[in-house]
Amino acid sequence: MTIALAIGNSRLHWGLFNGNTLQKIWDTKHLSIHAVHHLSQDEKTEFLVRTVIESIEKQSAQKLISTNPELASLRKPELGVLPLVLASVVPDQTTLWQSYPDNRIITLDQLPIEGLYPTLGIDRALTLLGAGTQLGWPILVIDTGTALTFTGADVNRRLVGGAILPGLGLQLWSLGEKTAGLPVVMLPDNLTGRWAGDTESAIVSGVVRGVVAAVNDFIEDWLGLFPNSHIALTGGDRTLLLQYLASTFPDTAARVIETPEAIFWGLNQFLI
Ligand SMILES: Nc1ncnc2c1ncn2[C@@H]1O[C@H](COP(=O)(O)OP(=O)(O)O)[C@@H](O)[C@H]1O
Ligand SMILES: CC(C)(COP(=O)(O)O)[C@@H](O)C(=O)NCCC(=O)O
Ligand SMILES: [K+]
Repeated sequence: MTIALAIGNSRLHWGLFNGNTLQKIWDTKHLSIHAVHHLSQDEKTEFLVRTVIESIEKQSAQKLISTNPELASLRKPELGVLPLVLASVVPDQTTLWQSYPDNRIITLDQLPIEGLYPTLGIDRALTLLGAGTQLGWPILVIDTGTALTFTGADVNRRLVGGAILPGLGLQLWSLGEKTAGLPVVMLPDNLTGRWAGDTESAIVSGVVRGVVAAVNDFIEDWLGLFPNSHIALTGGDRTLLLQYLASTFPDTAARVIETPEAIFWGLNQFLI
């Protein structure tokens, strides 16, 4: 078995593989760099190994462990640790995980995609590879994480390009944080009216309709270039975004496939 860890700017994304079969995915909070910086190398290693085991055990532990005897024996140190495949866009978290004993860190140069530029996020490249491998090429990936990204590749697995804007959560948070008069509002399940009559609804209308219009515009343009392309949607806000898109641009939404596992489909090619 192998544990895969994708570190985004908001959260840790975990995937547990048995052979090449992805058994489960889940998310947890970042580890506090502050809480571990005083630890010795050995203590750090032990802390990370324990973090992995506890993270797995919290995920419907009984079922996972009873169907995977290998996991039940993980706590016995002589049996070694679960190999970890890591992809991170957060350098201090990457540094911390280097203390994990059996780790493999995935970098852009290892990916079989043409035309990658050196500062491209490894998460964007891996979701592109994963979605393209699973759904077919050409492919457009939309990732609704901390940032909202568009990343597209053609039938030759060559990066065409993409775009980056603040994600829904970040837009709402920054409005609340950087103004005196605006609260931080939560995303509603359903999109409210465009011409809002109160502050909270006005923020939701502006942010959500702005993002939805941008997403629709990028998809329309992409389909003009690659009419038969698949369109994959991933990231923490994917389900809400797809609901909003469906209520405003139903034809566009019908083209979109929710792929929460996309980054792990990409990491599947790098298991230890
Ligand atoms: N339990 C949760 N904790 C934090 N964010 C969440 C949670 N559930 C959904 N989200 C949404 O996920 C978004 C972050 O997406 P995510 O894919 O986790 O980001 P990243 O890959 O950048 O770490 C936030 O904007 C937030 O709205
Ligand atoms: C764009 C990102 C911040 C997205 O990160 P995320 O929202 O998934 O945490 C990350 O992919 C990144 O740091 N990219 C480097 C710049 C680029 O991709 O061009
Ligand atoms: K992400």
